[in-house]
Amino acid sequence: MSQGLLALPALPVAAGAAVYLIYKRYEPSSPASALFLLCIVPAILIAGVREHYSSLLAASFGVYAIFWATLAAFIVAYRLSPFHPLAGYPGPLLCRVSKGWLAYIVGRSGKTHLYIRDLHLRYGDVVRIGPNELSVTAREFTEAIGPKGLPKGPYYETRNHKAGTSLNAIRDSALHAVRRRPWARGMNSASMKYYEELVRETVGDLVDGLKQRKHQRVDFSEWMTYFGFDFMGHMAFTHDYGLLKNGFDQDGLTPLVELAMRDVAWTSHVSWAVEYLKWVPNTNRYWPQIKALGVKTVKARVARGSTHHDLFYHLMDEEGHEKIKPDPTLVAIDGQLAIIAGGDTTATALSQLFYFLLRHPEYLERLRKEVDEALPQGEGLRLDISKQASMPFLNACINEALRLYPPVLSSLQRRVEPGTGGYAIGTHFIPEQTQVSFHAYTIHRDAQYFSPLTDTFWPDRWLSQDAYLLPSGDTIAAADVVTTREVFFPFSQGPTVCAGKTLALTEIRSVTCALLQTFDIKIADEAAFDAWEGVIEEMFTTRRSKLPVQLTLRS
Ligand code: HEM
Repeated sequence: MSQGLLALPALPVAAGAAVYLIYKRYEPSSPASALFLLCIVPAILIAGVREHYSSLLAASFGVYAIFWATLAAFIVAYRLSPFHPLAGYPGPLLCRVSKGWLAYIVGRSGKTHLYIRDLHLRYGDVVRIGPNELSVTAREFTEAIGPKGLPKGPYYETRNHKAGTSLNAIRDSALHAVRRRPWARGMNSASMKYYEELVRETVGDLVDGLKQRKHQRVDFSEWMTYFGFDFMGHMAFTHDYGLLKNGFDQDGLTPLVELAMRDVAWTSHVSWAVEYLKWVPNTNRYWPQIKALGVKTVKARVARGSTHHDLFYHLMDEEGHEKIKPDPTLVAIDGQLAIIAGGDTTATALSQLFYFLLRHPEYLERLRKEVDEALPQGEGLRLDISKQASMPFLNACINEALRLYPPVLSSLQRRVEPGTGGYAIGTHFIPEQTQVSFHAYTIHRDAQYFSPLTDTFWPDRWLSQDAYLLPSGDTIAAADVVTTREVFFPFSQGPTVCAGKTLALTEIRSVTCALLQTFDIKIADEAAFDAWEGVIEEMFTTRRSKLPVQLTLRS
């Protein structure tokens, strides 16, 4: 074989290897660097080997195929090799090769929560779910999402906007602390007083809407969505989406949120790809529409003004606490975050709670008894919010629904940043550039943290008692009941804990009490209830199906 023929594969192989090393060392992610390294470099090589091929087309095909195959082979070989820093952690082959596999699972079925749980059952407390990502259920890891924990990982990059980053997507901890300040004021106890009024009013709208549909079949899940979004509209922007009053979603807000969340869910696993997806027709198109809606709502709020101290008032710092005035575009982004983060999650929590209560009428009756005793009927709806917060069985039922189906089912991702020297935790040392993720669905269903009846709706586990009556009729001692509150995080934990946690719990308690005071609720379609859990999809938030019920007024 002549020297020239030897050069034929050697050149693109060497170039592929060199480009691989550049990616590994410097992680360039811009489209310009990709264009240069992946397209222009091999194009230059074509000139060197052209004479050995019958045509320019054949030379181009040969060089690109060898170059990219070499690059791919190096990537895969290293990720699977014993030299990879995460080689000691178990995990399925496809996960170790590419994060694209999880993106595929989300996009295809939305069953990430089930998949991750299954992996932990097979492999243990720490599982490699991506080339550079570990999913953890080991208790010591909760420190990583605590106050001195790790910053957020690239999973959140998809929520960046051209104009800036939403609070939830800020990865820099110092910047996050600054942006969180107006939220803290917007959620303090003085602000909460006003929101509590709004909760009462919106609960009133919900009850009125449902009263008009008594004896009809209604989709409980859909009405909870109406409640969630209507409340957030009032609370964030003094804006009325009118879902409860109209009894339908005339602006198509809820399907738009669902489609946008689906886009976000799968792309978050391959966030580097978002830059490129812009050029692929029919992908990632709903998120920009959501952004536009946020901007429109803010513009309307500015034009309208408001005498109320809604969330917008605090985010815009209308009281003048900050030296630098907030950027209205960022406020629009955060307002839109609040609508989704607060509307959809609360609706999911309420739907799950009533799903379980209706499936377990014994708990429904027990809860109704507690509600009736604590909040006697007589003067219309008595929504005593402070009393609700101390109703033990109500709060036990809410916790139990949030445990089994946290509305954010998966993927709280953190990262050990380059230059930090790694992160030592318990018996583990996590190398730099590793993502660590927490999947609430999996952790909440780990028998070492919640037992007995780990997969069963059993609210009693949240009550403090000397002995516990099991649904089977047996009694067990308190020492045999494990309820590990430290790993219960439906609202996340630490500095990026849900900004609306207290408000969300207020909403959930108030809706529950009001509905139980007003209605007898019955399952209207057993088959839909049977299918409910199987249809749940993880889309960062939860995609739900229908929950048909029939309501009659209590005598
Ligand atoms: C049951 C209802 C809710 C649940 C289960 C829930 C859950 C969560 C979770 C798990 C996070 C962390 C997400 C992450 O780090 O990726 C979060 C963040 C957030 N939530 Fe909620 N949420 C609920 C209701 C609300 C409400 C009513 C609001 C608004 C008033 C709200 C506003 C936010 C905001 C602004 C963040 C971002 C916080 C930050 O990054 O600093 N949430 N929520």
